[in-house]
Amino acid sequence: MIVGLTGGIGSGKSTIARLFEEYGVPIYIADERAKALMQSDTRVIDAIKKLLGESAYIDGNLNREYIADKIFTNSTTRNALNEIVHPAVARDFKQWVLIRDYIYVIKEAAILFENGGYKQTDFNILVTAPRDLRIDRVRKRDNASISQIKQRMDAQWDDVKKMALADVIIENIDFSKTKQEVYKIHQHLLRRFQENW
Ligand SMILES: Nc1ncnc2c1ncn2[C@@H]1O[C@H](COP(=O)(O)OP(=O)(O)OP(=O)(O)O)[C@@H](O)[C@H]1O
Repeated sequence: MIVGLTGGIGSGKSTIARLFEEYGVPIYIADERAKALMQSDTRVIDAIKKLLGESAYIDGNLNREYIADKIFTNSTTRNALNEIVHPAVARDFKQWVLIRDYIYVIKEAAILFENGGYKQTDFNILVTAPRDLRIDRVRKRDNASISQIKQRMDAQWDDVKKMALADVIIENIDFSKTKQEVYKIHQHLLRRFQENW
């Protein structure tokens, strides 16, 4: 069974994925795999160069700054890039999931609802936190400017829209409470999916 784990920038998805991992749940990190495929899958590379120009790569390496600048200022380009990368990630995930030997797996993705990825999952967890707290976390983590962070936030759906599609919401403010929530959800998922195992 496939569990989607999503949330806006700085909400704490990766932190929460690591908590599930401690219980032995296999985790697929879609954003990391997307970056890897953008670097290694020739079909993806060719399509990106066609969309963004040769400058998207420098000496065969992804030009992250150039790409970020293009996609966060133009939603049409962002959607076009997603349409290139999303099918490649979906194929990669299909291969990955085949050899996982556990009652359920987690697919962690920043944009699970925005790109329809949630239609392939059996259960969806949404991580939320107040906007100012998220900005503060990302500022500390990435040394990014507030305007850069806000630009990235505005490229994602707001929480209210995501809540409608989530099966459960983790409000990730107090870490010890989050840990308790993760334990409860994990137990729930084991019970719920055991019979399909
Ligand atoms: N409950 C918490 N209390 C304190 N710090 C936290 C908490 N949850 C996450 N953090 C910190 O906030 C930062 C952002 O968390 P994390 O990287 O897990 O978010 P994310 O949702 O995966 O973000 P992104 O979409 O940008 O990758 C990290 O530095 C993390 O250690």
